[in-house]
Amino acid sequence: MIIKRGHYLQVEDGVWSVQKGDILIEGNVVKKLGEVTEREAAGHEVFDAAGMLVLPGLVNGHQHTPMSLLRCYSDDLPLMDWLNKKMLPAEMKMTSEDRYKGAMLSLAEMIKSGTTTYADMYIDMDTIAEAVASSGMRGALARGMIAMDANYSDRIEESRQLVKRWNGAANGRITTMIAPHSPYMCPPDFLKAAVELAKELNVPLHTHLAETADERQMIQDKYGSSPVQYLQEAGFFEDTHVVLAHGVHFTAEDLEVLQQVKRGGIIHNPVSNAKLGCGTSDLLALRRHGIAVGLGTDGPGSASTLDLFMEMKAAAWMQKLLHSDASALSSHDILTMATKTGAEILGLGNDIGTIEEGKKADLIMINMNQPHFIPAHEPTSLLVYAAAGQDVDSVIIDGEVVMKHRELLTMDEEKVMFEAQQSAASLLNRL
Ligand SMILES: CSC[C@H]1O[C@@H](n2cnc3c(O)ncnc32)[C@H](O)[C@@H]1O
Ligand SMILES: [Zn+2]
Repeated sequence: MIIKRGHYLQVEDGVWSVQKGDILIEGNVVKKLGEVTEREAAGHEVFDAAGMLVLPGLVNGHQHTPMSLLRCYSDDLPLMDWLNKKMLPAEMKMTSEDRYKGAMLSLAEMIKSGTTTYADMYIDMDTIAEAVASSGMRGALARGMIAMDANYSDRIEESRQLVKRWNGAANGRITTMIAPHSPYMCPPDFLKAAVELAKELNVPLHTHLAETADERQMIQDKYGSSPVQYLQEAGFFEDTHVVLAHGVHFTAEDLEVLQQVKRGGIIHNPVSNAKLGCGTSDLLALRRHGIAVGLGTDGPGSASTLDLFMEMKAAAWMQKLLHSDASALSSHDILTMATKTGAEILGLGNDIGTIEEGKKADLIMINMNQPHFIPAHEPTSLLVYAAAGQDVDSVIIDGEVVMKHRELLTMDEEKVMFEAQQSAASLLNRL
């Protein structure tokens, strides 16, 4: 395929700039950028991108796809009540079919708002992997593991099987991770077993960390340490690759520990953290310590939408509010978090996250010919402060067009919505 007559965004040293030129895609790779000769273009399908700005696909570093069935089912509660009294009991009643329908709904919503790669943590991951494979999405999938006692070998085994079956599947679109849920849902031996498994299989660890003040207190009372120290004691930061969701409540000592992380980083979920009353991460402190920060939505049960454009705005606003400083994080920093850094944190930085020759063709096109994008003084500012997911016109993942002019090509959108609605209604009847 050749994308013609458009403009595309590239980043150098953290600064994004608009380039004019064609994008030649061969197979799943960006083969050439700029001037493509008639000869090179011969035989390629032409995608007319006049009026479009092409960006690298967005990376959602933390999600729980089937929870779309629980969107706005129970809001305005603090995290521990929301999780223990509402989400976990409802999730116990979900069937495999429900989880598939919920995952498909999430995948449709993510593609329609410009996400091309995401990280999922849930149970029944074979079912979710099937949904990801058929949707055309790129996914880093993990079996979310909760254990309250020493009886956890089945979850470790399921995680091992997920990695064996799915790592590198769907033409490499699917990768896998090992996901002990959180410090407060994982006793020490279980955490250690998860760390050992991740090392043995050479895949990243993915967990929730330091999301609430309650979590800090619980871990302090139980183990006499902070959540970060607790993970450290289990070997979490010893030559591992870690994807740490949230990171709202860190001490100065925690930041010193996290500074040692060489692979991975924090996934910031500003909307979920605000809505559940958790607080917001101090991203400037994380950056001062050289800790990589990407963006996520968390599940639709808390965030309510899966629109990373919303998260970009929220991330920018919250840092400016937190520090009473309008210069706290620029639109360029925020766009980098949602693309390049997110990809690096998921271990995919060599393949995706920027538009470069030789990288995978994961691209989104924004229709810039709309009133809220005029005048086009600063495209990066427009994307972060003025754009919304609905502005995404077309999406290419792994060289395949999965949405064209807002029509999903890998799934029947009406059917996906109808079936998810049916599943959600039937689930509510069973509660
Ligand atoms: C065992 S699968 C994953 C598990 O995580 C739960 N979950 C969703 N959002 C959050 C959050 O913000 N903090 C902690 N746990 C969360 C979800 O309900 C699943 O059970
Ligand atoms: Zn989560």
